[in-house]
Amino acid sequence: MAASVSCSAGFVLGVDLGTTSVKVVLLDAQSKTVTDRCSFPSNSDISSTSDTHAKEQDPALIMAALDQCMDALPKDKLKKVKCIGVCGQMHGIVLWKSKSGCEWLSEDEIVRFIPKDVSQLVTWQDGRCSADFLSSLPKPDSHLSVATGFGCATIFWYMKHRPEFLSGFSDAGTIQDYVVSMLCSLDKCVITGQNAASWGYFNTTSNKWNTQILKDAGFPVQLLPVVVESGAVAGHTSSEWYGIPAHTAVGAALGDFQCSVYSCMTDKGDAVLNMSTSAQLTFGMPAEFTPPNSPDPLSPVAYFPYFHGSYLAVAASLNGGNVMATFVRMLDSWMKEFGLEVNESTIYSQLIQSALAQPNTDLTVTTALLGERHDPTSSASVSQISPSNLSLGHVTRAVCRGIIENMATMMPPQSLRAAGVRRIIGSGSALSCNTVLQQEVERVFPFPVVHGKDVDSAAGVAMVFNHQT
Ligand SMILES: Nc1ncnc2c1ncn2[C@@H]1O[C@H](COP(=O)(O)OP(=O)(O)O)[C@@H](O)[C@H]1O
Ligand SMILES: O=C(CO)[C@@H](O)[C@H](O)[C@H](O)[C@H](O)COP(=O)(O)O
Repeated sequence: MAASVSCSAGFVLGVDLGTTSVKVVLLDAQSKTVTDRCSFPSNSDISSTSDTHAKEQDPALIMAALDQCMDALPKDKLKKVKCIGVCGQMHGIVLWKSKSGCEWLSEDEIVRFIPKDVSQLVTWQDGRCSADFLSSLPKPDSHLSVATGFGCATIFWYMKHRPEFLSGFSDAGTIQDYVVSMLCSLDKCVITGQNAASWGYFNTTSNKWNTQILKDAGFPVQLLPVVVESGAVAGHTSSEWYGIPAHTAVGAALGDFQCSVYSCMTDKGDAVLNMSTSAQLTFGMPAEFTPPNSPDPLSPVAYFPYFHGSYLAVAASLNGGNVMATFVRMLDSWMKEFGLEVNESTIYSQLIQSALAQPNTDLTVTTALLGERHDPTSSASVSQISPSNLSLGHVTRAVCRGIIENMATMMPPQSLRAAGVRRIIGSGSALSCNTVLQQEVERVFPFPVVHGKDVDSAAGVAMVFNHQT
């Protein structure tokens, strides 16, 4: 893969703006190894009192987590950063005023920015667009269907329910596009096909928005970002930032899912299972593959653009690490009702320890807590309950098993084998921090499973922009 930038010496900064946490890495450009990494939870979820289906995050808190990460990286290495790559949660949308989307601050020798005239981020987990609403929208000219939480669907929702909201903004993008725009002080947001495809109403073959279809529906097309190639440079930093010199190249933002794959897929026979808040099981399509003309909304597998016109077949589940996180939060709130305070990481480690001591269970948990895009009405359930399978170990084992079995239902082992897959590579912190999930992957999928070091989206986006031209 040849990116349009060359970093011959120094470091590449990789940034991943995830749903749960922000992660940064420094990649030594010559040795191609990650020398430093840091992660902070963003704790940015906003609880809406008016709409329980809404899922929004506060960009100011996401930027605060990015600030914490940047502050923790070694200052001497930041001065030697030659390129910045940014990726993050796809599908979501944030809107801003192009000339005043942030304010630059300089304090204690640190130069950074904070969001100013910016909306909340409506995330990929947002459920405000009902099936009825989605079916009232124009038919896209794309092989990808439009689901709730997709940027264009969210704009359509605002057009119908709060049109005045949209008129307050001149630019829109994913949260990672916003960060690139601010770093480079872009007059107009740019977006790669990876993120544009995740908004809907985007044709990946022509690499163009469905502008006419959208215009005919009264959609404010002036909000759509300008499309650039995945791997292209978006611009250069307009100011020093945490010691990184002004005029440093910044890559146009990429999808976190594609970057997680880039961090570890080395062979045609590799499939990648990435697990963070959500989960994706994916393999590369042959170079000559072209997607179908129209979407199949009932298929659990979609074809997402990767690099240079190639595609990844992906089972993108809405239910990954967030299922474990919900289980942990449920236990936490129960314990609080008993007057007990236990911190979250202690709960995680106890759950994992208990489930490791319980290698099997007949308890069955299906884990589609948020439904799935191909089956939005699905939900979670517990069955085969007996008096002997209610220990913490049994329940945790069954939850982890349920998460992995859901992935196997969406992309069964036989379809992986038919596609030439010979091994599975695990990526993402929800998997790397949880040995029980790792065991379940090995049990459910009859392939060798490799859990690599430094394989995640932040490392992947740094690697993309470290390629020599
Ligand atoms: N202490 C922990 N031990 C094991 N797993 C954890 C722990 N803390 C969080 N997780 C898992 O990691 C997931 C979040 O992973 P993360 O990589 O931060 O997501 P994202 O990239 O979406 O921001 C959570 O949903 C949870 O399943
Ligand atoms: O839904 C898809 C692709 O369709 C996901 O793969 C995509 O990665 C989204 O970015 C995630 O849903 C959010 O990423 P994460 O925060 O869970 O890592």
